[in-house]
Amino acid sequence: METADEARNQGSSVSILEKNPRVVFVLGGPGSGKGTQCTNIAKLFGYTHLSAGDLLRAESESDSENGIMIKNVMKEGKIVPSEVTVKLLQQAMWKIGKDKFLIDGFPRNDENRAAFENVTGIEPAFVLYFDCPVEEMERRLLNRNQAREDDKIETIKKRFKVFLESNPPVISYYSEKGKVRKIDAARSIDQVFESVKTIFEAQD
Ligand SMILES: Nc1ncnc2c1ncn2[C@@H]1O[C@H](COP(=O)(O)OP(=O)(O)OP(=O)(O)O)[C@@H](O)[C@H]1O
Ligand SMILES: Nc1ccn([C@H]2C[C@H](O)[C@@H](COP(=O)(O)O)O2)c(=O)n1
Ligand SMILES: [Mg+2]
Repeated sequence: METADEARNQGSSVSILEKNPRVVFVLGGPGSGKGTQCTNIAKLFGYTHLSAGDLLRAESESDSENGIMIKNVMKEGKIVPSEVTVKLLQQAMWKIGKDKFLIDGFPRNDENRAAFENVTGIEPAFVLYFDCPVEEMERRLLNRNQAREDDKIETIKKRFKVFLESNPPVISYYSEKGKVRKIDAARSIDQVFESVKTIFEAQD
């Protein structure tokens, strides 16, 4: 995986990152409402919404050499190696060429976080963290009806376990930097969005 400096020297496709885009990481457990809220934030505040999970799903359906690996990792509720995910995010940011991104479902663990920083040199402006009890997230996922392979109860349980193990180090890291904006996500979609708006109005 090339670093930002190596990429610059090779005139590589990451040149958009030299513009130092504003990045907000959007975290929270499976079903906490990240995607739902990102759609609203993108509309109201002019951000481009990039979901790491959606990029990985699209890649797994393509002819990519990583397709089968990604499908297997997702089925097991595990986390795809960072180099794959960071490359997809980097490519998407370059192709879209905008300067304000919501990155949904990333970084999932400390390895994701370090790889993104190392490769892009980008620090998030802040981290939005949707805090929601597991029981509520499970109810939402079981009712989601988007035919997602990983919304089966066996995989949901595995995703919760991975989330509970991998998310705390990421939140601790950004908390120490004063960058975490934690939101009670167990409320209605509209109530959660009211809190989200307050945060973006104060930050933008
Ligand atoms: N505050 C809420 N109250 C009730 N239902 C919600 C709320 N937010 C989202 N939902 C519903 O819960 C389901 C999961 O929401 P969403 O897809 O936004 O979660 P997510 O955090 O992106 O999950 P994943 O990590 O699995 O992608 C959807 O069906 C959505 O309509
Ligand atoms: N940084 C990421 C984000 C997602 N994945 C994989 C594993 C997840 O269970 C799946 C779905 O993501 P979601 O749509 O729920 O955000 O995608 C990953 O490996 N690394
Ligand atoms: Mg989502």
